[in-house]
Amino acid sequence: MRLDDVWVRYGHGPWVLRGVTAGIDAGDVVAVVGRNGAGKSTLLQVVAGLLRPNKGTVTERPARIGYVPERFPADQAFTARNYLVSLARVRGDDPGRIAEWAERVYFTGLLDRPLRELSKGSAQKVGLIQAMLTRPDLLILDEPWEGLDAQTREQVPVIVEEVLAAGGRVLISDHQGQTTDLPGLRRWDLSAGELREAAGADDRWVVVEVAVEASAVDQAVDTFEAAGHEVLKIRGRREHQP
Ligand SMILES: Nc1ncnc2c1ncn2[C@@H]1O[C@H](COP(=O)(O)OP(=O)(O)OP(=O)(O)O)[C@@H](O)[C@H]1O
Repeated sequence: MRLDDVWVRYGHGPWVLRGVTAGIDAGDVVAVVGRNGAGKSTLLQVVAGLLRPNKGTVTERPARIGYVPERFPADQAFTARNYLVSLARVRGDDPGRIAEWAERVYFTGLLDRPLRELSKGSAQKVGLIQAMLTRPDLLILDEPWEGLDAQTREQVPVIVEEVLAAGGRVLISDHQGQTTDLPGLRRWDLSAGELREAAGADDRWVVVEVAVEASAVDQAVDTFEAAGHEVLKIRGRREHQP
């Protein structure tokens, strides 16, 4: 999906997003990093289709979006189970998967509690369960490292991999830069409403071809490695000629 020159502000307030242009492709995991108030949640809501930009366009939004807000709106009379069952019915999800997901995120014992009695982290789990009942094409996680307990945080990379394996994509907001080691990870830095893509792991490395006299190969390899470079391959020079 693509965002082109997206501008957002609340009422007549200052611009929160200023000309954001970016894309998320199938197989991508994008972490949006920026300080508190940088506009991360606003950007996630635009991507989710919950907030319409004042200017600019959002195109090719995937059909099925799972959105897990940082603060799940838990001030409701339902128990978690009743809420999830009702939501599943309205959306045509399989309510049978609620128990399975509750177990995966260590929520089974809290299913029959009223939503309003849940802590922030437990309420965020209700958000995660509803987002995953039918595997989303785009999973959006707002600050998952903040509210969720350590056990459930360990499930996040597993869930991300499942979404990717099914051809999906994932967008995560993360004010402390804790999102690491996820497959296909890209990072967007959001500052003063402007978005910049940080250089990814692949962009940090280049391959330099060097011809070395055969008699000096061992010495050259030692020299390169001692300088912290990685020697990828050694081959005859003729292989290189057209
Ligand atoms: N509904 C709203 N009405 C008015 N201003 C808002 C609203 N939501 C967010 N803002 C303002 O927009 C700016 C960006 O907020 P946003 O929540 O998108 O940032 P964030 O990077 O997600 O911050 P945090 O890490 O604290 O959640 C802030 O100045 C915030 O006060």
